[in-house]
Amino acid sequence: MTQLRPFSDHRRGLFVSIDGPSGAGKSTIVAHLSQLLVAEGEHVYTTAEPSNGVLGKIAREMTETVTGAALACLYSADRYHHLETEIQPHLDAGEVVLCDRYVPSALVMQRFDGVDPVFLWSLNALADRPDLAVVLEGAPELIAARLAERGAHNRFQLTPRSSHAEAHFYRQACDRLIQAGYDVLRIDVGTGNAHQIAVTIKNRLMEFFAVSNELPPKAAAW
Ligand SMILES: Nc1ncnc2c1ncn2[C@@H]1O[C@H](COP(=O)(O)OP(=O)(O)O)[C@@H](O)[C@H]1O
Ligand SMILES: Cc1cn([C@H]2C[C@H](O)[C@@H](COP(=O)(O)OP(=O)(O)O)O2)c(=O)[nH]c1=O
Repeated sequence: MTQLRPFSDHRRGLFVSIDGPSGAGKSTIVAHLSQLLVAEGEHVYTTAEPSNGVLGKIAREMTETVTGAALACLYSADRYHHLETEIQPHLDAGEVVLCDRYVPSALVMQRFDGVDPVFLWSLNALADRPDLAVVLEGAPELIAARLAERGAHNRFQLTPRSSHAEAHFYRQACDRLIQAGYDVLRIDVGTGNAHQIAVTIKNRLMEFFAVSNELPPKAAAW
């Protein structure tokens, strides 16, 4: 997998983020992935951003009225607090943390308000890099149809051709994340159902567990 691994110490668990356009299937896939990992004997903690904490609630509530850089600050404030109070403690306990939306969403969604991507990156640059950042992709027409069927959750998702804009912003965000050392796994959601996509992600993660469970080389005899 990647050479850069902030949580490479096996005792610290594994941090996996899942992002992608609204309606791509993030929440559905996270639920399947969690079940698959639990069946493998892993301890899994699922969470999402905006978080359920006080700052996450404010960011969600304010999305209809606060815009631009101010809203970007609210989401990133929630992210840093979420890391400190929820994500890091679960990683320290050795669990697999699955986070539905993380930094990639910030690099995409706040661009609907025209926020400069360089500013967005600096706001989020201190957030822990996940061990694996999954980014779901797919034909915007397919994702728009799913979103329409499910229903929009906020003004971003009501923007005309929002799925097309998200696809474009995600491509740029992925380039930035890879440049910053993120291990990005891009998956086309048109290639299978939610279960099959979760299996693809699980297989990638099992490679990590296989490597990290290898015994260290024997210490040289003195
Ligand atoms: N791989 C898939 N194939 C077909 N439909 C899917 C798939 N993944 C999710 N869905 C459906 O698409 C809709 C949006 O899924 P959801 O998980 O809410 O997306 P997100 O969390 O990315 O906004 C739901 O109705 C869900 O049942
Ligand atoms: C994490 C994050 C989310 N958001 C937005 C994107 C979503 O529209 C909203 C979360 O809504 P939610 O209903 O949880 O997402 P989804 O539509 O994917 O099921 O928060 C941001 O604008 N910036 C961020 O940094």
